[in-house]
Amino acid sequence: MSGIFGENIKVSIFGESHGGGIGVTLHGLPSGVALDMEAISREMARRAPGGSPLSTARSEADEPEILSGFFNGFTTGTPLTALIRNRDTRSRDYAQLQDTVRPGHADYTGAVRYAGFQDYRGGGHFSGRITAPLVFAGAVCKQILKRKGVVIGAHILSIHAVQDRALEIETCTEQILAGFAGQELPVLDAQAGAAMREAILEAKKQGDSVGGVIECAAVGLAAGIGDPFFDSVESVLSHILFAIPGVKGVAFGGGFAMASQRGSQCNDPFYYDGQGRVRTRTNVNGGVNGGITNGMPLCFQVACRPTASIAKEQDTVSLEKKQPAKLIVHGRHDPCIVPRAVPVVEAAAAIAILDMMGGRRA
Ligand SMILES: Cc1cc2nc3c(=O)[nH]c(=O)nc-3n(C[C@H](O)[C@H](O)[C@H](O)COP(=O)(O)O)c2cc1C
Ligand SMILES: C=C(O[C@@H]1CC(C(=O)O)=C[C@@H](OP(=O)(O)O)[C@H]1O)C(=O)O
Repeated sequence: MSGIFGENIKVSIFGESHGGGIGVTLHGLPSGVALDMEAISREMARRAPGGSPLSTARSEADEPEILSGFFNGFTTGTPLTALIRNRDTRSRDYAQLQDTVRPGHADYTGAVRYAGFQDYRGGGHFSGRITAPLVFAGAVCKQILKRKGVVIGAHILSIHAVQDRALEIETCTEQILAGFAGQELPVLDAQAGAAMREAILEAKKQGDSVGGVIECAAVGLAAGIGDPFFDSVESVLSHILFAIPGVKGVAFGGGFAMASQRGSQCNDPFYYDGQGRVRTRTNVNGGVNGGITNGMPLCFQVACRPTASIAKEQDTVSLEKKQPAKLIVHGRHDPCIVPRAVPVVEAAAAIAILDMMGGRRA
């Protein structure tokens, strides 16, 4: 399998949820970048499991141990590797799942693909836990991007039937985007946040789960990043966003709604802003035309499925007996992956954007 993403900044991920640890190596970073380790820890804490009724009860500190590429407070320019130890594993929860595979999870497909040799404990390499190293890599990339004037932030656009306000040009400010990091359920409308919390807790009470949509924006991007066709901004971002376990949809700007609109509603009119910069009055195209940034906020949405591991009885099969079977998943699971996936989406965006900025046109 390939655990590597990127052209200029290559990110390679390793580890299993119940193995010794998980980690990441970043190749192609510049030397001499001062890394703010506290800022990295804050990013890790946003995603870390445990400590909230909205999260899985598995509790991990997720403190990255830097093994290489960092010396006297600066990147050296050689591969930067971070290791995160797994501490709170409870592998007995998974004993039955190798045979009676979970509907919606990767137990069956992983067993087929790796002929039964995969580490099935805790979902192994398919686990959402593998997004912890991605957040580390993203936190490093975010710091480099910030020095180039690029800020990324994401909020929860919806959970189940509860909707937050969508980001507009006016709300795509550095301050608002950076402020999302301080909220457990990052939203523009606090009432929507409270209703989302209720929706998650209600599903959990019923042994069920809910999904939702994350909306992410990047501001401060120059016009002219990206290439047409295979390396379009949408293609590169989608590649890494769909790698996040549980992500089932990615859309840019007005997304699928644009399909039922008219051209006059979807063409963002151009104007000069008085400082010689070309801007658009609206941003239905999410800051991308022809796969290339146009200098407006880059805006996209990511749909997450409801968590597969639910406490309700489900139909499955026994792979060993080749017979139908019933399954109740025991163990510690997120009733909704969306809140913890928010920093993961930001991290994935930071990695992809820095990678694209490292190209010929940077
Ligand atoms: C941060 C995060 C936490 C997750 N937590 C769980 C969980 O507790 N239980 C679960 O069944 N799936 C969880 N998932 C999703 C599964 O890992 C994912 O559904 C599974 O690997 C199958 O992949 P797919 O949904 O992309 O097909 C989580 C995903 C992320 C990103
Ligand atoms: C450990 C994390 O989340 C895990 C993601 C996950 C899954 O199937 O994706 C299943 C659960 O694993 P376990 O049964 O080992 O507790 C979650 O707790 C994490 O995100 O760090």
